[in-house]
Formats: sequence, structure tokens, C-alpha cells
Amino acid sequence: MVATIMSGKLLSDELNEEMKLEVIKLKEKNVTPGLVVVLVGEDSASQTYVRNKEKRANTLGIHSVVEKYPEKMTEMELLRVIDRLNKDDHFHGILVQLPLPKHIDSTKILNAIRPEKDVDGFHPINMGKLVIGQPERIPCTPYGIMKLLQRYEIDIEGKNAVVIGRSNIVGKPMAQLLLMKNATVTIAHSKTKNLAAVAKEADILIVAIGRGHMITKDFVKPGAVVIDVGMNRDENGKLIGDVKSDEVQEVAGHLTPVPKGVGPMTITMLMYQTIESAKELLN
Ligand SMILES: Nc1nc(=O)c2c([nH]1)NC[C@@H]1CN(c3ccc(C(=O)N[C@@H](CCC(=O)O)C(=O)O)cc3)C=[N+]21
Repeated sequence: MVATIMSGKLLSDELNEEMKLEVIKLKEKNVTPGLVVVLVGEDSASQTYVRNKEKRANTLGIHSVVEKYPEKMTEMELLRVIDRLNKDDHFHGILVQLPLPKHIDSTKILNAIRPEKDVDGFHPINMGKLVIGQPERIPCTPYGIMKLLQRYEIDIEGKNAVVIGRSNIVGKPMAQLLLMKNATVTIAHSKTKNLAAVAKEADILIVAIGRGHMITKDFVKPGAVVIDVGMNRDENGKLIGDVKSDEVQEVAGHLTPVPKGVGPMTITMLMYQTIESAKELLN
């Protein structure tokens, strides 16, 4: 068997066309969706990512601004920036690029963003709404994965879903979204015993570990849907996933590639939620 490749790039292109039309409709009503990205410090990976987002926003006709601040800015100064952006009607979405410098408490910063403008879905109000099954803003990576599963007509109800990784931005919200679709959900993590055996029970395996090529075919049930959230650099600086794709491809039924899998969908859902947020202003 050779796995069907689930293209996040392709689905992003499709959704981009829909979003362009949505933006045109909003502009006819004199609303231009606006996204502001706040970048503190000089981290090079962050710079690339922020550039990609800006490019995408521009193609869609979304008004996009990047505010850059020096590494040594204080927490209080950043809180004042957030406060100003919360009140600025040009921006329907605010994204504070993570990670922040160590002297700034990121929880405090995320809590300060108006939940309506929290297009990352990281605010505790939005997290809480997700957990009670009434989501409003959803973390973009798991949201994008749900769109991919839907696009490739993957059955979720009653299936065993195993999520490896328990971060607040991927693992936990991913588990909630799968649970809402009536999967039987297991969250595995670094302390899980016999990870390969647990993973091998999965009909849907979501891998967000952060270690290149860790998931070999021994972790994968034949025919399983494997979603690779990993973004690691190998010794040559090449972008690689958490899944050893050349061998898992021979076992899995579906597999997301890295790059062009989950990554583009994350950006797509960020744009999507910015547009949703702008639409709410009309109501
Ligand atoms: N508040 C906040 N929200 C985020 O969503 C957030 C963040 N902080 N900090 C950093 C991470 C990282 N992240 C990426 C999303 C897409 C790609 C992406 O599109 N990657 C391309 C490849 C890019 C390349 O070639 O380097 C792909 O997978 O095809 C990359 C990285 C969002 N993050």
C-alpha cells in the first residue's frame, strides 16, 4: 500500500479562493479585514514565518501590519502595545508571535488580548469555550488539521485517535476537536509507556513531538491516517517532520507531507479566523 498524500498546500489554495471572495464582499461593506502581528526580538525562524503570513494576507486582500520590537522591551511596554491594538478598529486579529523573550510572561500577554481578536485561539476564554464544545476562536494548527481530515473525507466518529504531544497550542486543542467529532481520544506524551504500542492502536495518529523522523513504521497501524505536525531541521538544514515519511508511507493509508502539509493550513486558518472576526463586526 502507498499512502494518499494529504496536501495542505492544495487545500490552502482552494480555501484561498473562497477567502478572496469573502474579503471582496466585506470590502463592499466598507470593512477591510485587518491582522496585526507583533514580533519581539530577532529570532530568524520567526522572521521567516512572519514574512510568509504577510505574503498570504496580501494575496487575500487582508490589511496586514507587522509591529517589530526590540528583544529588550519590557513586559509592561508590551502590555501597553496590546492595549492599544485591542482598541484599534483597523485590526480584527492580533497575533503575538511566540516564543517571547524569557523575561516576558507569555501567559500574561496572551490573557491581555481581547478574546474576539485572538485569532490564534490561545486566550483562556477561547480555550475554555473549546473545551465545553462551544468554540469561537480555535488554535490554527489543530483547526487546519480538522479541515484536512474533512477535505479527504476521513471518518472520525468512533475511531481511535491518538495525539502524541500535549501542548496548549496543538495537542490539547487537537484532542478536544477530535472528541467533538466523537473519536475515542488518547493523548500520549513524553512519559507515556510503550509509545509505539499506543500509537499502533490509532486509526488517526496526530504527531506533534518536535523530534525529527521519530515515528517509524513500527508506530503505525496499517491503513492509519497519519498527520505530521513536526517542523525540524536535519543536519543539512532541510525541513523534516516528526514522521519518517519514506517508510511510514508504505504502511499508512493517508499521510501529510512536510513541508506543504500542516504548515500552510496553520496560516490558512489564521487568515480564515481574521476574516470571521471582521464579519462579526458587521452583526
Ligand atoms: N502566536 C503564534 N502563532 C503561531 O501560529 C505560531 C507562532 N506564534 N510561532 C511560531 C509557530 C510556527 N508556525 C508556522 C506555521 C506555518 C509554517 C509553514 O507554513 N511552513 C511551511 C514551510 C516553510 C519553510 O519552508 O520553512 C510548510 O510546512 O510547508 C511554519 C511555521 C506558526 N507559529
